[in-house]
Amino acid sequence: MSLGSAQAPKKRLAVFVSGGGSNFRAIHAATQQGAMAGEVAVVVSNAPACGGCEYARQHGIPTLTYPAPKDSPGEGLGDEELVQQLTLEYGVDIVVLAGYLKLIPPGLVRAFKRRILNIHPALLPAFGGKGYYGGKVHRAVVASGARFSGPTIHFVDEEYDTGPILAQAVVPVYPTDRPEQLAARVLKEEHRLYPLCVAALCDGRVTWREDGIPIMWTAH
Ligand SMILES: Nc1nc2c(c(=O)[nH]1)N[C@@H](CN(C=O)c1ccc(C(=O)N[C@@H](CCC(=O)O)C(=O)O)cc1)CN2
Ligand SMILES: NCC(=O)N[C@@H]1O[C@H](COP(=O)([O-])[O-])[C@@H](O)[C@H]1O
Repeated sequence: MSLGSAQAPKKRLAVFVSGGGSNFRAIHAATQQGAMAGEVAVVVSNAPACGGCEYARQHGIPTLTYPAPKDSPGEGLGDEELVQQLTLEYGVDIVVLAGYLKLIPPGLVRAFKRRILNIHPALLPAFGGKGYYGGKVHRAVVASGARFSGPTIHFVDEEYDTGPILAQAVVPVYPTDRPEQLAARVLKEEHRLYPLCVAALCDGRVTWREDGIPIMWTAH
């Protein structure tokens, strides 16, 4: 291998999940296929029995619980402990929220400035914020009569869904749609777009305008 072909070390990812983890699985698959200069170092969840955590355990990926489930307060990490585990124990470079349903605490947002991504299943700023997650989002979109929807990938700040948008994709909404039909159409686009965004961040192909808008540069 010539010196010129030396590759940079892979970025270490922490993936946050709360449910089935299909976006996590799509990102993990991309790391395994060499389509992303990253590796999943740890999975974090508020629900240790969820499908995403089960997938992590089946693939030998360590899991952490944050925050602690209400019915077992001793089980989970505290805010500061979470930051220490991700930075010192697992050497995490990038945090990826993939269906995670709890608020990321300010200490973690500060520790990973411009290094936390989230995926939302609607075209932010519409249909976002507290109370807008999972099927609730698609029910609101169908009820509104909107003709387009699609995933938004954005950087995470201290509020729900208000961070700078990195990428979006558009799918049609038909007036005859049931929310489940729209959810499936959007999810398919999520699984295509999210790995491309995470790969761009791993590759250093995201730059920032002076007014704080991120730009994703495609790989040649
Ligand atoms: N600091 C941030 N944390 C999180 C963000 C973010 O943008 N900044 N995004 C969310 C993901 N998300 C939408 O993309 C989202 C998730 C959950 C909620 C919500 O209303 N949650 C409920 C609790 C739901 C539950 O426990 O079952 C609530 O807070 O009352 C809104 C948006 C992840 N974290
Ligand atoms: N507001 C956050 C939110 O609603 N996120 C959404 O939860 C689903 C998780 O599915 P997954 O666990 O199969 O990836 C995805 O559709 C994601 O966009």
